Amino acid sequence: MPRNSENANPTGEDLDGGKAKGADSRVTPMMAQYLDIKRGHPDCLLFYRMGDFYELFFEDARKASETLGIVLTKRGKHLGEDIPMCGVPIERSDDYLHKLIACGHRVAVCEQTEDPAEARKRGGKSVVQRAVVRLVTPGTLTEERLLEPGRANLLVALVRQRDKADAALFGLAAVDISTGAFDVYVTETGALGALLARLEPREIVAAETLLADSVLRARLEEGGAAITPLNEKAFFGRAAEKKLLDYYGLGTLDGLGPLSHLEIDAAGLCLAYIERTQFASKPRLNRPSRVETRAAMEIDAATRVNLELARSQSGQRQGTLLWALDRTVSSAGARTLAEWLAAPLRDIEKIALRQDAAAFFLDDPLLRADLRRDLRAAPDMTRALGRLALDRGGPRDLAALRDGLFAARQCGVALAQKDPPFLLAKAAEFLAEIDTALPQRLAVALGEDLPLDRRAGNFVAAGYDQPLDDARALRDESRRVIASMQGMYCEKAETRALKIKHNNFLGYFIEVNQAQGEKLLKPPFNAEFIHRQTMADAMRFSTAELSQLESRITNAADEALAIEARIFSELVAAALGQSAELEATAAALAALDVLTALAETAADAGWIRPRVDNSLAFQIEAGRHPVVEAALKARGEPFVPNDCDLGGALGGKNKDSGGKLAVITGPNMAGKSTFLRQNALIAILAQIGSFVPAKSAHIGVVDRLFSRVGASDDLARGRSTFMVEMVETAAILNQATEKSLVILDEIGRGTATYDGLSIAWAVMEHLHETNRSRALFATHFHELTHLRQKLPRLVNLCMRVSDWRGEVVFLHEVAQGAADRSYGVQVASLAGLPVAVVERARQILGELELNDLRTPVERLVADLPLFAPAPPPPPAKRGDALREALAALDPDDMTPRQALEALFALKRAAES
Ligand SMILES: Nc1ncnc2c1ncn2[C@@H]1O[C@H](COP(=O)(O)OP(=O)(O)OP(=O)(O)O)[C@@H](O)[C@H]1O
Repeated sequence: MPRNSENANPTGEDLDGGKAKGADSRVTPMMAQYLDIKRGHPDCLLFYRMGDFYELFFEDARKASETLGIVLTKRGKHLGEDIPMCGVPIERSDDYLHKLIACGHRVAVCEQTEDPAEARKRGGKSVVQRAVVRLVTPGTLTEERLLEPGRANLLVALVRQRDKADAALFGLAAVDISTGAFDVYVTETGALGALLARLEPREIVAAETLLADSVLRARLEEGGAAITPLNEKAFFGRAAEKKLLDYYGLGTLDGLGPLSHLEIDAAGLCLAYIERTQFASKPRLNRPSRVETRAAMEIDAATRVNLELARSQSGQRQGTLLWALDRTVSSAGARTLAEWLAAPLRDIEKIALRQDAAAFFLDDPLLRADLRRDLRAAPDMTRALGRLALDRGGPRDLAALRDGLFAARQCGVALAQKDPPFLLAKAAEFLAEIDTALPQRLAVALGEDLPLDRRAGNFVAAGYDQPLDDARALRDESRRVIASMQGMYCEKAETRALKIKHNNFLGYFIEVNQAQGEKLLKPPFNAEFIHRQTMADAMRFSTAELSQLESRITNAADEALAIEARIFSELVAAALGQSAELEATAAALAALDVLTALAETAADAGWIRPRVDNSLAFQIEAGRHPVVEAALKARGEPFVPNDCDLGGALGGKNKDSGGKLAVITGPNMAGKSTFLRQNALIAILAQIGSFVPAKSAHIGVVDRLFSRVGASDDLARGRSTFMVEMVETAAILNQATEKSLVILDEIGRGTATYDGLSIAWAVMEHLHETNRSRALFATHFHELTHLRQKLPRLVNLCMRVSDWRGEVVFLHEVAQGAADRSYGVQVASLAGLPVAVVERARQILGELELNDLRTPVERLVADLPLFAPAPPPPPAKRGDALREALAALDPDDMTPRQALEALFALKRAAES
């Protein structure tokens, strides 16, 4: 617990303006300093350093005490009012920072920049100099305790091409200052959401003017990142170029490879923000590298949530695909796996290289186990290096480099002895040739039981540096040193009755009896022994050597600390001198961790290597859902594997080309959603280079993956169930291509039956005729299965169930054909609906079936002109009433209900 008010004045400064003297309206020099500094950082909580505490005052104190649950006290007066105050101890400040940042605050850390003793020399009322040395924001964290080990901590800077407001292009720079990763992207408006969903930034900075676009801002806020507006004038164009040149000490940008203006602007903005938050500290950043967004399978935010790739619907890691897949043994490996999973590849050669590597490890369990043991011992080198570069590192970070480098070399040697495939051969060659000079130097220099903070000292090994050993000997063994000196002086004074003693007045001194003292006053002794005091029965002397020893002992601890600080700096400089190699080593180790982990998962869970090519195949034999399977296994229940074939022929506008559209019917709880999702997950796994849960799989590369579930409310954004469903469905129909994979789960159920059915129907036609994507469509509208007669690439699948004495039994098997009935009433009875209600429902169902409500639908299928299902809209005529009504709407200004009403009004107008 932070202590409360009585601590408040460790620096001896005048905090409370002489309250006893009734000088309430006086602003003390310290308060004036505080207010001055605070004025520069109005959007941050100010951590104001006072001795061993960071103090917060006024509104900051209120907010912090509320968020942190610490005591709010008051201290002194400002303009006649009590000053609210709370404080956090330095040694626990990371924990408090973590909580504040997690709750959306930004913190300005204000340190004492001079020794309080210096300030006191200027007079009693002097204020210790202070300055803000760092802003702590979600996107600029580096401390181990503030970071999630298995997740990148990205800061994203966003710029928009200024001349095109409609079809704008965005430049985006993503930096992780804890690892030095620095990537730049260019993306269109339509793909921005998917890119942000992939990167999951912790913080997004953008120009104030850009953030004034409320639609864009809302989209940026969707991912939960902190949004930081910047006054942009200084950062674009030539200013951005200059930022980059200065940061990397370059004369020309050619050294960074071809970067577009948008990329340069985004990178420049990012650097400007880093400077603004890090002040004098300069993080070690890789040079910005361009990432082709089209190189990755595009997966938008809704699909990621729906498929629970890295985060479950409730925000947890457990129960996600990443959770089921992740067998990595290092934090860097876990981060890399998360990055791979967030961006499955589209390049079949790159996919094959990863598959080759995983297959190689699958075939050699012994090598795999050896490497995994070494990898487990390899600490997080990248983040350690990041902290050292920012001067925030400690001895344990140096040890991380030492252990990481040794482990890396060991892995390289072990791997090089085998005959690994290309990707691994390159890594093995690099790792086996790591220069061990640095880790050896670190091994000799660093002791055991290293402190986190270098200021604690005692981390340099004994024997590494003679002056340090001497200083420590003096500090720790002063008694032994004095005892040996005493022996020496006994010999010199030719007496055994000589003692070295200590008091506060004289410090260390030599004491002899009167007779011996008389002797020492005379030559030759008096050349060395200097008389200090004569007592009743003793005389006291000092020597030049003893005085020196005296000050050396007093200073020994300081000296030892100073020497250790120098050695630390030397070691850090040596490490930073090799930062590029260290970074490459860490990246190679992380990739090795992921590839061995993929093999481990494949071995554990019985996964197979999929065939991935550029066709439009999608043939899964006996596929499984990795997460549901794991959950069932834990309960001792089997998972029923299922086949899926959505393959088709590529061919643009060719009438028969395109993937299959499978319509899946079957009762609730029969396993439709599981089947849909497992096929999407298998495609993702295949494209990250992983093996997949199936007996065999052949997949043509998927360019975009869409997954939607009907009827999921998004109350936070004030949109109704149906609205969300339609907005998301619209995105799919506008974006899905022949190479996409579309998963739709019960689209259309959020509205009245016939509206829903009609929409689902039209969506299917559009998917089949226009998008031609491989698609899975689960529905309770059995009527849709009749479309099979008209849509040649549509296949009907159903979930098999059996009826046992009137009770439904789920077999979880996917069969060809349409479900004969929906079993809704039986499922309701399983769920415990009162018997009377179930019986009544059975009765009503019987009557409805007698009236055969399906007949009109079947007639409709036969009548509708289905081969022109999605005719291009006719060009609007001038004065078109519908168009005018549409133009008059302002969606930004409508509640969901008004939007719905408007939609229905439009529909009525269109029909009349
Ligand atoms: N292939 C399978 N093998 C074994 N159990 C399965 C399988 N598929 C699903 N299940 C079990 O059935 C449960 C329900 O599955 P799922 O949610 O996929 O059904 P659904 O048909 O989509 O239901 P609803 O229409 O109500 O959403 C799962 O939680 C799982 O326990």
